[in-house]
Amino acid sequence: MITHDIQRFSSHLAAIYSNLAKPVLDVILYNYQLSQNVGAEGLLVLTILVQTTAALLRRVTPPFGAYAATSAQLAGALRHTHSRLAEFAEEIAFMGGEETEKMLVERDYATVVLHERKVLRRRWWFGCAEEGLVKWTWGAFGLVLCAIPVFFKLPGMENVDLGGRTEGFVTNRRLLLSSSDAFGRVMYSYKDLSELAGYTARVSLLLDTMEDIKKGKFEKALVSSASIEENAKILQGRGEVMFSENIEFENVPIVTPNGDILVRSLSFSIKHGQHLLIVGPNGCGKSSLFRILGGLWPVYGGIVRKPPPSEFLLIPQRPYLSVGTLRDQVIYPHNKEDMIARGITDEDLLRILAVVQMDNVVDREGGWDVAREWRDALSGGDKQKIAWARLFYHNPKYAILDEATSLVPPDMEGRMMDHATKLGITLLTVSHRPSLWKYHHMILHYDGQGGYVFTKLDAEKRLAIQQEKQALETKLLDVPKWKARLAELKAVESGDA
Ligand SMILES: Nc1ncnc2c1ncn2[C@@H]1O[C@H](COP(=O)(O)OP(=O)(O)OP(=O)(O)O)[C@@H](O)[C@H]1O
Repeated sequence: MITHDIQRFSSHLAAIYSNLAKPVLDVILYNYQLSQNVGAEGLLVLTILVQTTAALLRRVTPPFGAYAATSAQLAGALRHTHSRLAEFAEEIAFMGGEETEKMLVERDYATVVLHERKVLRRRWWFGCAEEGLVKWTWGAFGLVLCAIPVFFKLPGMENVDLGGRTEGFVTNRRLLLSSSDAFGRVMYSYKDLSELAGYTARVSLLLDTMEDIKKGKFEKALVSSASIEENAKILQGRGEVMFSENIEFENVPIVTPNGDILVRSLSFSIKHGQHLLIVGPNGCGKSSLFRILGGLWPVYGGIVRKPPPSEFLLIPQRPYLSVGTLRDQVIYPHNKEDMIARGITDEDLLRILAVVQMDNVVDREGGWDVAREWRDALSGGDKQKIAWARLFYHNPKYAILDEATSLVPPDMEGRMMDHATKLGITLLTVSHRPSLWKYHHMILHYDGQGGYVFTKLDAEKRLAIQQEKQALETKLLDVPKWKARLAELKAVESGDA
């Protein structure tokens, strides 16, 4: 929207010259010229000349239609890159992919700019030729031809007074037409001016907001819960963030950007090597905890001790796949040079892909250097496996797994979890799958009402409890049937009596 507004503002501003200044000048010049009365003899010669030169001009006209199609295609690709950036902004920010994304956007932008420059250069030369021909050459010819009877006595032109009058009539008529056309354009430009005022207001609001952000003054439209006195107090506060090997939250509120308080005060700590499982109902703030860990959301109170964001890697349910080659997907946000600098080869990458049973994808897709829209080329499960391969490539201290195995089969899930723990990656997992419990030492259980329980996770005990609970729930489903049957039996019994 912002880019669209700026584009419309710029094009309207640029059109001001042709819509306003030029017609005004034309009106003045034509009106002046009208008073001069120049001749228009040799109209036929002029027509032939106009037709011939117009045909010539058409032959040398660059293919502007094809240029426009290419422009639209390139601009569409740039918009697409922007929209995927907006869609996956959180994942990209988490993985520190800003530089890679900037490079991709700049590459698409540079392609658009180069093409537009080429078109504009050709348009400029063509415009000069066209204007020169139409306005000045044809105009000059007209004047020269009109001047002939003034200097030479042409056969059949005895009545100089009549010729002079005809000349005056034709010229006056053309000048009058041009003058009225220019005046009309001045009138139309009023509409453009008011539209420009609207776009100027939008762009100026944007500039003011950016200036406010630079100064750290940022007011956000908060939801109703933010106006409650206690919530407002939390929102005004600021917590501390300290770097540490382990992760520790001390009385930290979890607050959404809208000002909704999901958890009033969260305290827990895990050491590097202690795997944490996070569970709770939808929308209770499980992923929001990761946003605070990744530095995407501010800390409104308490103390957060955590490693720097570079030591985390996030695998969301829908992993982000960038624009680029197959290799780029595995090493994102690194590029090939970074990979070589780390001493990793394509063979190493193949071994990593073999862990997630995706090594066949290299041959299937035509090699490491094949670039595709991987979002469409890979299935949901394959995307998750690629994201896990990315985790094994980067081998960070902490992995944030947000429903990261929801689309892969259980045996693959086990393989991936085993490999991650073998590499010494500490897992922070959000998942509803009981099969993942056994990989974790601690559990953070949100109740969905702003409360939580943080405790050791005894997977076996928890599994046994869950199985007993499920068995009881199944039995309870049969209770109405048993009750109905009992009532039937009682009725039969009383009938017999
Ligand atoms: N960028 C945001 N701006 C405003 N509110 C947000 C934003 N991101 C999340 N929220 C809100 O914060 C709340 C918690 O979101 P979160 O993603 O942490 O839920 P969750 O516990 O992970 O749920 P789920 O299990 O469905 O993924 C939700 O009500 C959501 O609407």
